[in-house]
Amino acid sequence: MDAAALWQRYQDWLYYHEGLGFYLDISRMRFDDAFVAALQPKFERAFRDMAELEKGALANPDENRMVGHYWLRDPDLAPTAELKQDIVETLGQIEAFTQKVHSGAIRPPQAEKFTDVLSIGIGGSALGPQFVAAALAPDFPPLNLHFIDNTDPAGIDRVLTQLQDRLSSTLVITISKSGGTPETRNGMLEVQKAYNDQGLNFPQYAIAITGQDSSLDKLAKSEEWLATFPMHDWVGGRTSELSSVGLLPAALQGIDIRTMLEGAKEMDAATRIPNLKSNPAALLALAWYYAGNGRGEKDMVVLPYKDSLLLFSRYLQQLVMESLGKEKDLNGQVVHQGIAVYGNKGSTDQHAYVQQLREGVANFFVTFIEVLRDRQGPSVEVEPGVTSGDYLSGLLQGTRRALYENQRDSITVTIPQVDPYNVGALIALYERAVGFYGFLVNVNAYHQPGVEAGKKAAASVLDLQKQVVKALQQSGQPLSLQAIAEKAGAPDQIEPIYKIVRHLAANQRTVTLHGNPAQPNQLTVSAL
Ligand SMILES: O=P(O)(O)OC[C@H]1O[C@H](O)[C@H](O)[C@@H](O)[C@@H]1O
Repeated sequence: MDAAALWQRYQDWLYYHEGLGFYLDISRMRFDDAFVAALQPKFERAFRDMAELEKGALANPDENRMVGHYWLRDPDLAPTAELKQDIVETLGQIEAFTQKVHSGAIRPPQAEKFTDVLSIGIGGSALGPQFVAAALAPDFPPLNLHFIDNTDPAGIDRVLTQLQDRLSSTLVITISKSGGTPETRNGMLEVQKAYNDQGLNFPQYAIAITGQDSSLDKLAKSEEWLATFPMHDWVGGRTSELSSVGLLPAALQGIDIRTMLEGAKEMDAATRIPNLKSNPAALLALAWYYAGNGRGEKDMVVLPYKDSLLLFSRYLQQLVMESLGKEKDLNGQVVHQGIAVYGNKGSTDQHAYVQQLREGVANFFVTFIEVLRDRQGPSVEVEPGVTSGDYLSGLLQGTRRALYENQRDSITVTIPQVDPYNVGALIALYERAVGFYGFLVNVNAYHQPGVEAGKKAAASVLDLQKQVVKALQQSGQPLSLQAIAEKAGAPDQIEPIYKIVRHLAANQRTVTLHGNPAQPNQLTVSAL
């Protein structure tokens, strides 16, 4: 295609939303009209399915749940008056609580005000708050936000060491929809111990965001924690950023959450329009479908050209991959669906992996996220007539063009600036695009059965560890791995047992290993 034809294609496919100042350009995806026409019936169905979902259909059939994250930003759409009231009241509670924390009306026993917030959660209970904090927190927020999002002891130590002098003014938010995620529980128990070690009464610093009657909810209530906020059954973890999960941490950092919700509401309205060319989420889903042949054959590389959007790709990784990465479709057929997502930020990536994108294996499509406003205030000139922002903009254009010239497709999402309104809109855009794509490829985008298998396997390793330690203690003498396996009643589990004892030995716990590590089968193990 020559420059004039490309320019025409750009104009033909450009989507612009006036209220949001938002542009979507899918002109550099090489689909043709026949492809669009062939997908039209699937889109008609997807528009209908999406409308049903918003009305409260059980869109998550195997978990028997409604999917209602859209109602959070437009409570009038909630299917019952009760749900609407619940949404409105929760938002009011978040704002009232935040205001009291900021004013010092709610304060720690030994300080005038809370200075820091420590958020403990994982997956959907961490990624949204992390993304939004990086994107929107003011330079000097009223409370500084920290995260524990893993069961890595060294990671936990790092956060607690950094906070040790301010623990007495740190508010701890434990976030878990299920209230039973082990990593989150571990983080909470470790933090609780740190408070106890400093003679601080943990419940006076602790908040829970969790599902009603979950074990976390019960714990928080029985120990009389400072507050609990609900996480509704009809909000999935990966679509929970605009529920209390994301709104409370954001509000505490001084981020304007009402405006975030407004931006999402505006994008929801735009993505509700049952017409492909007038609907940016449908256009995104079309582009994804084209790129990967409706089978995720190409990876989605997300490149925001703005430092504050660095964590967007990590946030999208869960939203897209956990929603779409499914073994079976809704008819029970094995389909192994999904789209892999990765990314970092431009132009930084240009000095890292863009070499491969331009010349190497062509197994991806790029999504450029462009932000029109460079910065607040004027820019210096780094060359006559040229600013740093001009460079950033030029590098984006140049990379887009260079990729296209090498038959690498790209989408460009353009927002006017990074602010609560536009971040809310971006979140809503991708939530809806994932929903559409899920309907197009006929998968349940709202469950995650595959995650459970890994959790069960981890639990069985911990059970085995208990048996191993018991066998060693009872024996009183060094044992071979095989002997341990037999005594532990797990003769076919020698490799997992080897890994368990090696880990215990490395941490000077319970066991010592004797022999040559290069020949694991010859090792003997004794109880310490
Ligand atoms: O919020 P929680 O119940 O603790 O869940 C945290 C995460 O756990 C699992 O891994 C799920 O697959 C995720 O979707 C979820 O976001």
